Amino acid sequence: MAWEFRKTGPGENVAVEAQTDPFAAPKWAPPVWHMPEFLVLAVNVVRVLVRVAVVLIRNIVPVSAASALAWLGHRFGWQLPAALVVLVLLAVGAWAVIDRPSFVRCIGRPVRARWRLVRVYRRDWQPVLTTAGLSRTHKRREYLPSIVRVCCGPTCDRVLVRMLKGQAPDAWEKVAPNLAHGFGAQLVRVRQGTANRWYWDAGVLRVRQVPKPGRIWLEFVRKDALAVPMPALPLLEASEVDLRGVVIGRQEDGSPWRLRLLGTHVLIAGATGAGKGSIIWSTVRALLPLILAGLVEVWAVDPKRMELSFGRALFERYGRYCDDPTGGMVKLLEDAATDMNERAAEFAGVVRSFTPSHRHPFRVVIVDELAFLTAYCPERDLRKRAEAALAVLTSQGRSVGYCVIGAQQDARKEVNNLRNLFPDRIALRLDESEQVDMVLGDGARDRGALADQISPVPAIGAGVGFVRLETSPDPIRVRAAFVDDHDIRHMVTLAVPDDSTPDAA
Ligand SMILES: Nc1ncnc2c1ncn2[C@@H]1O[C@H](COP(=O)(O)OP(=O)(O)OP(=O)(O)O)[C@@H](O)[C@H]1O
Repeated sequence: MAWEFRKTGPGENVAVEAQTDPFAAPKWAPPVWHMPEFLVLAVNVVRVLVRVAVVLIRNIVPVSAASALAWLGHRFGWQLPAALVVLVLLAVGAWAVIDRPSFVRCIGRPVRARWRLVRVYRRDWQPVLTTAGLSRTHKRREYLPSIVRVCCGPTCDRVLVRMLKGQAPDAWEKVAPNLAHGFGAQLVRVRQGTANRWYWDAGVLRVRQVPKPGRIWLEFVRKDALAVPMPALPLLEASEVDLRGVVIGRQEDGSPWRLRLLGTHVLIAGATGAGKGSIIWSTVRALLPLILAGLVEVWAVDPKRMELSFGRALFERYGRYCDDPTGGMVKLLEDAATDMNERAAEFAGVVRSFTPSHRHPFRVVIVDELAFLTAYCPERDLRKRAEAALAVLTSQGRSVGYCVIGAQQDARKEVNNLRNLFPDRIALRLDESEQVDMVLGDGARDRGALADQISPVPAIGAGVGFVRLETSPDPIRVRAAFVDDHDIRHMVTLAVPDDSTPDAA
């Protein structure tokens, strides 16, 4: 066997002397050093030993268990380790039956993560990344980003990746579809990478995730966690409702979707049939206990006379309702703005953070179709007045207990130039991809907010959308609970038992 060591860099070649033809052009080839065989052998032995040690350390638990069983079998015969294995399996089975959530958390998910690391991600890593253009070759050597960790959730895998030096997350965002196809996922989202930071808190060792440059999380969505509609959420006690986050649906990871109302305004954008109504009604439902307690009022502006008219009796009893296109709706907004100014004058220098009370209830102004008031209304004067009132409410109302929830079908600027006055925005199904960034802010679509790809089939996609939370630039996929006509009637009957309108029957 010939052992040789070649230098292969450009400029390191040498002329090959052995030429039979004296007139032939000189031939160039890499210089070759012949190495002693024992040295090559020693290097390879050390390499193998290091690899074996790494594998043993990485799999320390199964390796230790297998070694202990082997030693017991050798010392006392095979019956003892066999009995131990059966006992452990029985104990694990009992754990799985008795406390499934903790079993899934401690055993199921880590085992599944390990399995998917080996069978899916490590196996296909090199070919998929090379095809997607995420590896680099330098001096004939291929450099690949490496997998740090894999975590499995119920519907998606998260893979923590150490990028190549000089790579940035947007290089991965651009090839997200390639990665999804390559690893058999429905879609891939790229998130800021994190690292664990351990710290002492009152004598307890805690861990928190801190952003880590050079790393990214790849979220491989295996199946749509929000594909099944969610029924209306149960009504809570008034003391359980938190205006800093009322629960109106669920997030993709299965946790509750909390919509902040206190100290903000919310814009809901979605094409027709996208499910704006379910967000509005889930919010009203979540607020109902506080509405009945007199601590929250809903003022409803209903240009379409469809969605909110179901709850007319409720709004009229505990707040206000208007669907008058000839000026009534604008008057309602102006009244809200006037009251808000009076509150601001009363609170000035006295109240710093708003707490709802019977005298000053938290007021939620819901406008079902903003564009009707700001763009489509035929009377210019009314449009201007509506815009002015909305601008006052959204720019100054947050700190004095006002929250405007506006819904609109069209996200374009010409239709609603007050968009930026709504700090919290929800993008439901949108007709065009450009509208996603208009609603959620620049780069939201690249970061995975594919609102234009939400299914138009109501059972699958209605009420599904993307939100951006204050704490992170990454959009979160959510679905609102579906409050159907029956639920609305039930809410109205609860709130207005003596109501005799046909809807309340
Ligand atoms: N969260 C949801 N889960 C399941 N289905 C829903 C949900 N929200 C709405 N739907 C279904 O989608 C249909 C359309 O919803 P909705 O009327 O709320 O849409 P919209 O965005 O308000 O439309 P438009 O702008 O035309 O009024 C509803 O009739 C209902 O069947």
